[in-house]
Amino acid sequence: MMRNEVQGLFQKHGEEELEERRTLYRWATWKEGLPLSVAAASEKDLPLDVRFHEGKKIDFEGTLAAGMMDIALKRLYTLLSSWNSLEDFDQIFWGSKSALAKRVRQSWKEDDFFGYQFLNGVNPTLLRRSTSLPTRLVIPPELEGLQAQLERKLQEGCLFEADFSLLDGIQANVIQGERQHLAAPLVMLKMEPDGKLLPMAIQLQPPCSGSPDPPLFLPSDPSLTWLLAKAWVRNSDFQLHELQAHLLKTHLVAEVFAVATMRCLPGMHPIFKLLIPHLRYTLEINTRARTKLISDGGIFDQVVNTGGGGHLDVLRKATACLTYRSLCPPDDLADRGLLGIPSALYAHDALRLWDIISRYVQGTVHLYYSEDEVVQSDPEVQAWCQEITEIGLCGAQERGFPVSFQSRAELCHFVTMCIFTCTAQHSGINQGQLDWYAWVPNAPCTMRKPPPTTKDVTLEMVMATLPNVHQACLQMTIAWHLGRFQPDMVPLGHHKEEYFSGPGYKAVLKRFQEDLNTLEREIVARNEGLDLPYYYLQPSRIENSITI
Ligand SMILES: CC/C=C\C/C=C\C/C=C\C/C=C\C/C=C\CCCC(=O)O
Ligand SMILES: [Fe+2]
Repeated sequence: MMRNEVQGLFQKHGEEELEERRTLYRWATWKEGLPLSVAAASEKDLPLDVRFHEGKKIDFEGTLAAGMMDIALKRLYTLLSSWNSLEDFDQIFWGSKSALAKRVRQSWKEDDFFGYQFLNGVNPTLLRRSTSLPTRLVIPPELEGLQAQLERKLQEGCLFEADFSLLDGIQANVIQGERQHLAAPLVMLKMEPDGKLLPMAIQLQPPCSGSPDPPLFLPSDPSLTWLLAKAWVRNSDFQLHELQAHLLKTHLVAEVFAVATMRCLPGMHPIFKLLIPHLRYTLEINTRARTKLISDGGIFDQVVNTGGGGHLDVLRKATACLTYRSLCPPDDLADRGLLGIPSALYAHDALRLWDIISRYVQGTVHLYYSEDEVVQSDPEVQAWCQEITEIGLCGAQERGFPVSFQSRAELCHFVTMCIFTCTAQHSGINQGQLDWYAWVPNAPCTMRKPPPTTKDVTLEMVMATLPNVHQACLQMTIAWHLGRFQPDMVPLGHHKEEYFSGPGYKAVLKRFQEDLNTLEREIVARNEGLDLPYYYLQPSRIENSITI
């Protein structure tokens, strides 16, 4: 056959393949205002190609069943004893847990430990360096000293903030007839010369016209008052971590990449071959999340204070402000003022991984696209881009996502973002659940009393606010289920399937694996010298796709 006859055959094959895939992988609106998802009422509706393999399914369902047994035992055990001091959480703090989780139990009350979590904990995505004093921060006249201190830190460039305003106005859950409560805190922090981040003040609610100004809680307050204020912040962080940073910004956007890839790119397309290993199991885990976790009567409704519909409103608000820049660490960290901070370990490792992935993507893309013009005239990759931004992400071009690629560089940047999100970012956000969520007072899944409005706080109030035994047990079980090491995990860049032929790609992949090994050694060596190791972005621990 002549060369263009062969090409014609390939093209026809590709078109038929896509026609079939478009019937197998259809878009659905699960809830208005969220990114679109794959059409499937349960995992059983998914094409076999993307289902969990038997081993993964047995492990997933088996550990959940084992977790439920633990909960039953813990509840039985605590029936016989009291539940009125913080140490009583020890009664359920048994079973599988990590060394760092034990350290959290020891150190959770310390201010530097509280501050550390904004840089290198389970949710390193919220902290920003302040560029002015936040407008919502109302400082009462008697705290002039604090005002001056904040202004001095601001001038020195070492004032930081964590603002949970997204939670303002969200309806709290009602669990078994009992109303739960939510706050929308603002935390102001300062960075010490040794890199420690210390809280200076906490405002639990934004000011509201017609009401007295909300109090500012301070490290100098009575210790239980300050502890309760910090617990409220940790509860708010739990919400934004799980809903915005975890579900939306990794799981749900990865699903959009997966569905668009199946619908727009034929199997012989180089971008299909490059991405497909990073999309394994994502459709099934997300379908399970929609039927068991954020569903009517799911885990959020059962034990989380945003459950009962508020969690969907948080997801909606977060979707409405999701930007392309926020998914790309070089931009995101620059926007948040977090570049060049030696104690910002997530930031450091995320940038290294971005570079490594970016080099791998560029190496591969340049094998198939000899110049920008080839990208511009590839209708499949252009349709893929448009499908992600306009359809899957529901018109995200307003928030900086591209609707077409004009150059190889634009294509590489976007594909790097896809792979980074499905691998490094998810690992950074997911694994910490095991360490930081097992000691429940460090990150309470719900709050059963309203936030304090005065500084009179008793131990009874603290215990009546924190999760009850059942809620705490379920949090521990789910955190372990989702955060533990996955037995069938494939590390980043180590999939066995070979999609590409030819020596060009082999060399690029080898270089990728070498770069990852180098980073692995750097992180291991760094961690040896640290009081608290940061290992969520250690390449050997990063999964090749979102599978949990
Ligand atoms: C302590 C953790 C509590 C809630 C976790 C919150 C958000 C996790 C976000 C994404 C996890 C994605 C998928 C998990 C899917 C199913 C888990 C539900 C377990 C079950 O089948 O009963
Ligand atoms: Fe996850």
